[in-house]
Amino acid sequence: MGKKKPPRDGRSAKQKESHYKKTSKNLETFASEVHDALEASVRQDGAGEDIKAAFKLPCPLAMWELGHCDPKKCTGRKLIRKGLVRNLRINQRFSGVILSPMATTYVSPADKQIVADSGLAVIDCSWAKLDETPFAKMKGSHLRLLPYLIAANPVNYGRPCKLSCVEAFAATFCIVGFPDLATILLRKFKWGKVFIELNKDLLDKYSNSQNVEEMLKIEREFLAGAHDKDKEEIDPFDVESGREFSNLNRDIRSNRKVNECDTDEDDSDGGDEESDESEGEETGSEVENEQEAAASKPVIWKGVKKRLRD
Ligand SMILES: C[S@@+](CC[C@H](N)C(=O)[O-])C[C@H]1O[C@@H](n2cnc3c(N)ncnc32)[C@H](O)[C@@H]1O
Repeated sequence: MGKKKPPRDGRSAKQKESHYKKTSKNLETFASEVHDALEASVRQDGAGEDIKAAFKLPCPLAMWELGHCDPKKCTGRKLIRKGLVRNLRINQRFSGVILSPMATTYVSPADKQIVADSGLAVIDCSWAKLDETPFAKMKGSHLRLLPYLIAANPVNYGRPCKLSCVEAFAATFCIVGFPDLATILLRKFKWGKVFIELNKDLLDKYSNSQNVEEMLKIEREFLAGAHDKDKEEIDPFDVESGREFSNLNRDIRSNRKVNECDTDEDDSDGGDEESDESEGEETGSEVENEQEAAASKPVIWKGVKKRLRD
């Protein structure tokens, strides 16, 4: 056996590896970048079309787009149009957290540093076409599943686990402790705040959990509680029951007709009922029916402006 040759550049494999390892971001600095991004996003929405300044999110958001869905209804495509998410090629690797229905590990607060350093990606496919989706070609080392949460998007409203791309991004940001990034994304959708309202308790508990085992416990307890509630007899005519038999996703002040895609069972998965042309409603451009606009204005976001001022 001959003598082991010294490495040509004098550095061992380990040294080379550590050289290529990205240094971790400081989470405090990252948190202040998140805050700045939220401020910039609110400013951007308030600005006129002509002076819309682009702003950068502090970590990359990406998406593999399979072309299964109607681009006008798809939430992921809308985020791409808004410049918040970039497209990945099939076979392209992503080094951050990848949200995948095929993953077996839950996303948890322990993923915070990976998200801050390398970002977050989703796979924009149809829930009806998971069998045709080449998951193996969407490569990365941090594949994650989301714990039990309820969808608020118009098509899958009320269904557990089948979240849209924007809901999946937002849920992850809440769980790892960057809720302002969730706000930046959800503000782009009229129903965005309903996702947080529906899942507030669970998101709070998941984000405070110490590990995946604790998350599973939270999930089990929640489901057991929901099961017990189901067993209670419900009398919809009992006006004193304190229950509200209304869909949270419908604004009770608005008597506008339910948009087709709200009830559609096609694959659109509820991007949003607006098209690009009507996206101005959230950005302050003219709307035909002021009453309708007032009724559908997201209220939570006013709170965001106040919080930023304070
Ligand atoms: C199946 S696509 C449907 C997208 C839809 N067309 C839309 O408008 O956003 C949603 C993607 O979000 C992520 N996602 C949603 N729910 C998830 C969950 N429970 N666990 C992991 N990832 C999830 C995955 O990347 C999934 O492929």
